[in-house]
Amino acid sequence: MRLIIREDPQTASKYIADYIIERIKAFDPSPEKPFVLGLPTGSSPVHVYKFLVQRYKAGDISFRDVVTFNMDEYVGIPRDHPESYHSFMYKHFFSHVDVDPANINILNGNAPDLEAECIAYEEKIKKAGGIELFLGGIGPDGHIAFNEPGSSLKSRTRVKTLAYDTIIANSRFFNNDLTQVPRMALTVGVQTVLDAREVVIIITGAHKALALQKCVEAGVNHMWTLSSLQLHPHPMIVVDEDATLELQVKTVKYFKSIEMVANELGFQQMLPCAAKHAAIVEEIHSPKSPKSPVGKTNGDALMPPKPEVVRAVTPDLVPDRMGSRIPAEATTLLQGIENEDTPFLRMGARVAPLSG
Ligand SMILES: N[C@@H]1[C@@H](O)[C@H](O)[C@@H](COP(=O)(O)O)O[C@@H]1O
Repeated sequence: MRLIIREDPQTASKYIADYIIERIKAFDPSPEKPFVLGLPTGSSPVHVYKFLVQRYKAGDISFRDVVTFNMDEYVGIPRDHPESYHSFMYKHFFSHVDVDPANINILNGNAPDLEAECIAYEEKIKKAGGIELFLGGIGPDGHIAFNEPGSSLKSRTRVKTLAYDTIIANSRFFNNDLTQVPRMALTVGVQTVLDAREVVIIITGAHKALALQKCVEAGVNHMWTLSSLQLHPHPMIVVDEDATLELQVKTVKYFKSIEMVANELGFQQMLPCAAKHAAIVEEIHSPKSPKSPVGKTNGDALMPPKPEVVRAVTPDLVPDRMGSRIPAEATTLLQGIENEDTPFLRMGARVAPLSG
C-alpha cells in the first residue's frame, strides 16, 4: 500500500488529478482500447474533478477514449434531482470535459428491477475489460462506495440499505433534513472495487482520521470496508495532514520515508516503467555522486540505509527480467520497490511486476 500525505485537501486532490492524467496518458487509450475509470461522488473528490477539468481546459488531457463507471447512486430520487449522483457527476465533471456520453455508466436507482440493474452493471464492467483505476472516497465510518460497515468483503454490485450514520452524514446535502435522505442505494461491491487493477482513495479531514487509522493500521475487517484494500496489489491512499491525526507517528514517518526514498531513487512518478527500471540499474552500477540514492541519507532521513541496499553495489551480476545484468542483491531491492510501494512502475508499459 502507498499512503501519500499532503498538506491540505487541495494539494492531495492535485496529486490525484495529476496521477490520473498521467495514468491515462501512459495507457494511451483509443476507441478500441479505452481507459476504464471508476469514479466516486462526495465532497472529497470535488477538488480532484476541479483539477481534472482545469487540465482538460488547458489542453493537457482528453477524456474522449475514457469509459467511466460510477460507484453508486441513490435509489428512488429522480435522476435530475440536484443531489442525485447523476447530477453531481455532470455538475462537477462530465459537463466540462470531452467524455463521450455513451461512455458514461451510472447505476440507475429508478430501474424497474434494481437487482437486474446491478447484475447488468457488473456485466458491463466485465465487458469493458475491467476497471483500470478506481478512484474512491470514504465515509467517516470507513465505508467505500456505499459498502457500509458489515458489508461482505466479497460483495458485488447490489442494493444496499444505508446506515443511519451515513443518512445523518449525507443530510447536509438535503438541507439537513433527515427525512429527505434516501434510505437505499445501488452500489458497487467491495470485491468490485478490489477487482480494479489499481485503486486510488482520497481521504481528507480530521473526521475521517479514525477510519484511516482502522484501515491502515488495523487488520482487514468488514466493519471498516476500506481496510479490504490491504488485500489489493496496488492500492494508493492520498490524504491530507488532518486525516493522519489518529495514525501513529511512526506510521506517518514510515510512509513519508517511502515516498522520500522513491524520490531519491530518481523515480519521477510518471516515467514509463522501462525508463525507471533502467535508471535504477544505472544508479546501482555507477552511482552519480557520493550522494547516490543507494544509501543516501540527510538530516531529515527517516530510515537508515538498509544493509541489502549497500550490498547491491557488489559486482555479483545476474540477468534481470529486462535483460540487464544487475547485482544479485539488487533484485530484492527492485522487487521490494515495485511490488510494495511504487505501483506506478507498472505504468505505461503495463509490464508484469518482477514477481508476485
Ligand atoms: N457513497 C458516498 C461515498 O462514495 C463517499 O465516499 C462518501 C463520503 O463523502 P464525502 O467525501 O462527502 O465525505 O459519501 C457517500 O457515502
